[in-house]
Amino acid sequence: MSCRVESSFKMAKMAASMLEHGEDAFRKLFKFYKRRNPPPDFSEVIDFSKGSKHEKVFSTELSPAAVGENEARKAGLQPVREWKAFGLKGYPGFIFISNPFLPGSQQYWVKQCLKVYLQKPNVCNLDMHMTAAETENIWEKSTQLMRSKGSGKREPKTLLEKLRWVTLGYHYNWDTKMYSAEHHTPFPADLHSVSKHVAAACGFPSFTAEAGILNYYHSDSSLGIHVDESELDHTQPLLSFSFGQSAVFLLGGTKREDPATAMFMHSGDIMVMSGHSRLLYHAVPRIVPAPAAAPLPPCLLQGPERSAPEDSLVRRVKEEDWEVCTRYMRTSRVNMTVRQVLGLGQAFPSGETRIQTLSAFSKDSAEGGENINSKKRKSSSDGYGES
Ligand SMILES: O=C(O)CCC(=O)C(=O)O
Ligand SMILES: [Fe+2]
Repeated sequence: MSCRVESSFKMAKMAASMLEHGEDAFRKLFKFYKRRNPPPDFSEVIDFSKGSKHEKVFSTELSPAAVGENEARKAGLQPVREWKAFGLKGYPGFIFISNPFLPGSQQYWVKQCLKVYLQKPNVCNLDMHMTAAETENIWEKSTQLMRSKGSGKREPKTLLEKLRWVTLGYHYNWDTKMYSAEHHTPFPADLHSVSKHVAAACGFPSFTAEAGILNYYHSDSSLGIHVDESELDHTQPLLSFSFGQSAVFLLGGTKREDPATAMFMHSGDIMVMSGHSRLLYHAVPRIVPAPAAAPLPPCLLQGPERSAPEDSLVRRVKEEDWEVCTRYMRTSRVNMTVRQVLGLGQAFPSGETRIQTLSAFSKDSAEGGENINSKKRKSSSDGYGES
């Protein structure tokens, strides 16, 4: 029996045992990949960095003419004609772009996530139980402590290490699961620009980045099964950018219990959920840290080939800042999801409609019933369901 057949056999056995135990396919797969002891077999996880070898994966054409080469370069992206984009059979509207970043530009986005986007007026998990003065200058306070710290595990965690999420633009309310006109601050121009280019290349030229959720994962973090449906316009895609350690991402169906497909997200990868795939359940059961001997992927260590032109949005990261970023990223993954909230000319509904929308969402959360499913609620203070 070949390895491949053997693992299909294992999967079939796993599927049969799921039915026996009355647990749905997605939750079972989530637990399978989250398991620590013994660690799971990752051989069934699709790896887009290996191209379209997997039976479910096919190469897909994007629209190179939608983004000028110069515009792409300014946002730290290769020309669109160079991007390696894939689709997944059975998931129309799902597009996976395998690291389209120019050498050195991933470093810029990592630095923005760790040093810039967490600053006010943006909102982060630490704001939920700390004063405004305490959450000011998170980067400066953390780097000071990191420099004076030894390697002892007992030392207090820096604020940066306690950071779990940041919201941008229309700030997602984890309790009501809604956005509102009142809770809005300007969306970062650089992230707006890179998002606009990615969406345009994927056939969504009118996409406007209005809300962002940044998730900060450590080796034992996971993100529960959920669907992102709070945005009012679902005709626009959801974009997801990953940096640092790799993750196993599970893409399910329109119902929480539908079976899911597992795939790796590596540093620099971008995922676009549009059309039918915009409202599919998904989760991140596991971060897969690189071996200790080479903790950071080469594409993240790579500096820029030449210094950025004057008009570039993506600037070279100062050495002293990058030193802190590498320390953090050795065991972490940062993910940025970017969403359009309102359709063209659309406004937030009146109070009455809002209550109706809210009750539709509460039904969804009531079905969950387990910790890992309450991502949005748990995140209001502590982040994800970590083991
Ligand atoms: O970290 C990821 O890859 C997924 C993040 C996500 O699904 C979310 O923020 O809604
Ligand atoms: Fe999501």
